[in-house]
Amino acid sequence: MNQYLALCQRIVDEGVWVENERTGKRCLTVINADLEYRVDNNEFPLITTRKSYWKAAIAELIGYIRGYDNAADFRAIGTPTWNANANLNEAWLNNPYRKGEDDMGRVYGVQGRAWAKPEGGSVDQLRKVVDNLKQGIDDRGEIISFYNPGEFHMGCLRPCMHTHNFSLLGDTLYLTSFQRSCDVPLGLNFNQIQVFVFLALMAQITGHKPGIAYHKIVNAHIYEDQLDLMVNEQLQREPFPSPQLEINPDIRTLEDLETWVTMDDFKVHGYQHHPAIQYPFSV
Ligand SMILES: Nc1nc(=O)c2c([nH]1)NC[C@@H]1CN(c3ccc(C(=O)N[C@@H](CCC(=O)O)C(=O)O)cc3)CN21
Ligand SMILES: O=c1ccn([C@H]2C[C@H](O)[C@@H](COP(=O)(O)O)O2)c(=O)[nH]1
Repeated sequence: MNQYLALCQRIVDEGVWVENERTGKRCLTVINADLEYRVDNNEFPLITTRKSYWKAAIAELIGYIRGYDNAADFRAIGTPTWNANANLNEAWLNNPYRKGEDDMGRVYGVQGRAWAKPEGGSVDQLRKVVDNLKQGIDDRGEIISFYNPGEFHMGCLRPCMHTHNFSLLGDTLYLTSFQRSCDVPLGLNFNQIQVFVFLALMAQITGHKPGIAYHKIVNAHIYEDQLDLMVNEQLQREPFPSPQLEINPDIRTLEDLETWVTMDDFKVHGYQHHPAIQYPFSV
């Protein structure tokens, strides 16, 4: 929690105003942030200085794991977070590749589970990583990348957290995740949870101990209409200790994640938090 607050404070103190064309808003911006999550100690990185809707963040991750490309599927497992990008962005609404209401196009999980091969067919990046890790193999390329510039024109948004690189040291699994662009008040609250849970789940289904998750962010920003709430509300509050995450131990395989897992399979213990803050969202 302290590293999150330190990043917020750093943006406020040292950030530079950058005009963003896509949203038409200015962002207070810093470059480069390195965050670490102790999955081994089960220090769940939930924001405590406001209420965090952590189930929605996990639901988003499960949607990526399943390769969802539709905001309705995300809603069905418990998160409304893709509604706006699928249905309210003018450029995407006018895009000929959009297949109708709620379609997100070839984003995130589609690339992770079905990266199109030039000769036809597709690559299931996640399956390959799971299969290798299960056999104790780390070929130094246990990478899942959602970043496919050849298909950006076929999706509603370029992936922000774009690459997840797993590593094995003995029987301990590590994750290094890369993010090109980060909406610190809204997105990072979710992305921290997702990096933590991705490592915890992958360790559980491949039979390893979870180690540390490293989260590397390039452009970290606060939108102009979020700044007042950040400075005068959230940064005025004292954080509480980290809660713990409990994952249903019956989740044993990738197929389990693809089929029966719901948000009821995740529980958080000891979550003390300050009241909710509703930050504006930029489409
Ligand atoms: N501008 C922007 N920021 C983002 O963080 C973001 C995007 N766009 N587009 C794609 C996804 C969607 N994500 C989102 C979208 C909405 C919330 C959000 O509104 N969160 C609220 C509550 C959500 C709920 O009720 O479940 C929050 O207070 O955290 C968070 C992340 C993260 N990403
Ligand atoms: O997981 C996510 C997804 C998106 N974001 C934020 C970062 C930016 O504010 C926008 C995306 O805009 P771009 O113009 O494509 O950079 O969404 C996030 O923080 N986390």
